[in-house]
Amino acid sequence: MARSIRLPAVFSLRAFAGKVPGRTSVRQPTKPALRNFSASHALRLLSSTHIFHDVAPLRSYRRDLLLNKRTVGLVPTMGALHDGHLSLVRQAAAENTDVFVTVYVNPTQFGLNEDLASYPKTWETDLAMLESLDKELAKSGAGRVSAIFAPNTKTMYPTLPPDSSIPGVGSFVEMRPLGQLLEGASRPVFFRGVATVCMKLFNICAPERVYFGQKDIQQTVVIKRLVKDFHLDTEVRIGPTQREGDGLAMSSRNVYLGARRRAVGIVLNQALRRAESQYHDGKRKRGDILWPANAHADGVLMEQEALEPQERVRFEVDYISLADPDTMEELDEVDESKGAILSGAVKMLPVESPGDDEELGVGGGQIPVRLIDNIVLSPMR
Ligand SMILES: Nc1ncnc2c1ncn2[C@@H]1O[C@H](COP(=O)(O)OP(=O)(O)OP(=O)(O)O)[C@@H](O)[C@H]1O
Ligand SMILES: CC(C)(CO)[C@@H](O)C(=O)[O-]
Ligand code: BAL
Repeated sequence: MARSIRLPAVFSLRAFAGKVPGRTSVRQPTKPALRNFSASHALRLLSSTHIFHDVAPLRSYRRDLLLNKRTVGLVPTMGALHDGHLSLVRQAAAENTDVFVTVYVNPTQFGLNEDLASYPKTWETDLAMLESLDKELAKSGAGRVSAIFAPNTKTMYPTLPPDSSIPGVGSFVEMRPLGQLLEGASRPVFFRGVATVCMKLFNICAPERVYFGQKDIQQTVVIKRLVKDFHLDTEVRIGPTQREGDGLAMSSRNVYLGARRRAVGIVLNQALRRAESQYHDGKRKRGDILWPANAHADGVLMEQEALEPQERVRFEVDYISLADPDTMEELDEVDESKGAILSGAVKMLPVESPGDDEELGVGGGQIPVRLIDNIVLSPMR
């Protein structure tokens, strides 16, 4: 769609800071702001947010930001936004003049038997959430949600169609063995897909900083490795995991859980917290740290198995891990000067014998849900 775009009022009115942290050098942009900007393919949604579907207009827009000494913080997402995503946007807005949010469900990170087809898509709600957050940011004087990039798959994979098979025909970025451990052991193409799509997004958006959530901790390690090993000129920033009141990590996939599985899904966080307590109590050996976590998960599993099918929740523990923070390799003992990462994954199996009035979530309780969580054991000295 070709549209002519007025320069957003924000560029002539809003003060901006070129540096973080502290936003000490706040000044008004010189005029004419963004004089080279000719984003004929950008749809301007809000007072200051542009939606892009194509690479060239986004690049042109980004180049003008650079010429005007503005900074870009990139928040890659797969949409179905929740407060976890919004917290990353807020962090990016506190540290940059312009936040780019990408919304793209990347097919190459889903294995052939995974939930690509049913992955939640809530585009209209996502836009409304970003618009509302942008209004809040406007009042606070922070950076703004400047661009939303929502490409299609032909744009992201211009030569060959995306291939999720393990041999994988196409152009990929991979980290071995890092991408094959833990999440990568259960989802063999996952980190290849993530690293590849992030390389593309970083090249397109050329952000000063990129923002990822601690919830997907192995993904943050993969992204840091990507930036280091390919000499990408961007800084990786990690935002804390946002949680529901009972501690369940927010996740786009939680909408599938329904009430019964939601109540039991907290088992993983409870297990990890038991292991964390052991570390804080001075335990350093793998067995001493992990046994209460495994015992808790086993206990909940037995309790559930003892219930009737119309009440019980079936789940499988994929792993509970104590790993090195840089490599994600399993540790026999924690080096206090480095700390460690406690992480885990459970698969919530489809609900059995659903009741007529039961709240089953999206998909009627029949979609298996993979829940992940982690706790960083910080260095002690
Ligand atoms: N609870 C959370 N707290 C902080 N960041 C989060 C949280 N959930 C997701 N993120 C981050 O948001 C970014 C986009 O994630 P994504 O769109 O896959 O959402 P998600 O909730 O992780 O979805 P999924 O259910 O697929 O795991 C990632 O950097 C991810 O780590
Ligand atoms: C980083 C990401 C957007 C890549 O598709 C995805 O893995 C996610 O949302 O965490
Ligand atoms: N948040 C990670 C994206 C995925 O699970 O595919």
